[in-house]
Amino acid sequence: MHLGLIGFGSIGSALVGMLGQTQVTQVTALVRPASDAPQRHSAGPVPVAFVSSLDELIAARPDIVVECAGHAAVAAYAPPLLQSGHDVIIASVGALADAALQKQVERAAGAGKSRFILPSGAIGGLDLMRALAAAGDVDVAYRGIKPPKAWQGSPAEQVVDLNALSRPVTFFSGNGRDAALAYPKNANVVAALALAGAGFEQMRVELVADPAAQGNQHSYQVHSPFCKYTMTIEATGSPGNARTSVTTVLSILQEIATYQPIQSST
Ligand SMILES: NC(=O)C1=CN([C@@H]2O[C@H](COP(=O)(O)OP(=O)(O)OC[C@H]3O[C@@H](n4cnc5c(N)ncnc54)[C@H](OP(=O)(O)O)[C@@H]3O)[C@@H](O)[C@H]2O)C=CC1
Ligand SMILES: O=C([O-])CC(=O)C(=O)O
Repeated sequence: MHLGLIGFGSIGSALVGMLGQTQVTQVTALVRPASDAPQRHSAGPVPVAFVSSLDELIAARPDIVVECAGHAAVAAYAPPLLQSGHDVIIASVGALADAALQKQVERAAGAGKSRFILPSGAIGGLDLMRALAAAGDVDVAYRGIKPPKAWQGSPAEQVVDLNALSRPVTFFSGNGRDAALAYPKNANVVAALALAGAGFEQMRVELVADPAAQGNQHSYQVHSPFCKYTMTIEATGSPGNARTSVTTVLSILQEIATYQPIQSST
């Protein structure tokens, strides 16, 4: 299998290092023209070719493409890839909190007879969430706790002094859509929950910076007429990027390992 990759940061580079466990034999990675990714990359289980434009990525004829480059990359690349018939695994699920982009992605997949696949990423329990939401009336409250450095460069900096925290501080309380859009590098899990049935507007979200946090904690409570459950995930941050849990890479790896192309009906 030939894997296309968009982005070669903490997720992309870690993923490539683990592809020996999958059927992938070749990778073409789309990086920005000035990226140092080709220099950073050292030979791993599968060969990686670096390209710097979408046309080059498409010309390489990947069997499936994984986006792991951020919300802007989803907007730029997912619609044309889907429209031209490529299945795309979208790591930056929170990009779909932009309702117009969500529609555009859905339409492109329809027109291209392709699929966009949303990995569970750093969260879990989405199967039960989906089942309960389909039955109606779910209420979901999510809380994300990360160390201060994971929130650097985010709007949290306008609310708290991340370098001077001596106790946990909840710097955001709001709905899922606002969280996913304002914290594009931290709240993709919120979007995954919302799209699994919690609902962007309906779900309640709290984001916390905790100086004692060793890794990233995602916890949520679900109330439905049929079931109540609480899930707490305590994950290790990525070596090069504290805000991204290693579980995200493992989740995308599973999507790749179990990927089946759609069989043509002709
Ligand atoms: N679903 C989930 O649970 C999770 C989802 N994510 C999503 O995955 C994304 C990537 O995470 P992570 O790897 O940790 O982030 P990093 O910042 O480590 O890496 C992102 C990489 O993408 C590259 N990039 C950005 N824009 C483009 C573009 N237009 N074309 C090509 N490359 C581009 C960056 O390149 P450069 O160095 O040139 O800027 C960078 O190397 C996050 O932004 C987030 O949206 C992350 C964690 C969990
Ligand atoms: O990796 C994580 O812990 C979650 C994350 O950053 C996100 O949802 O964007």
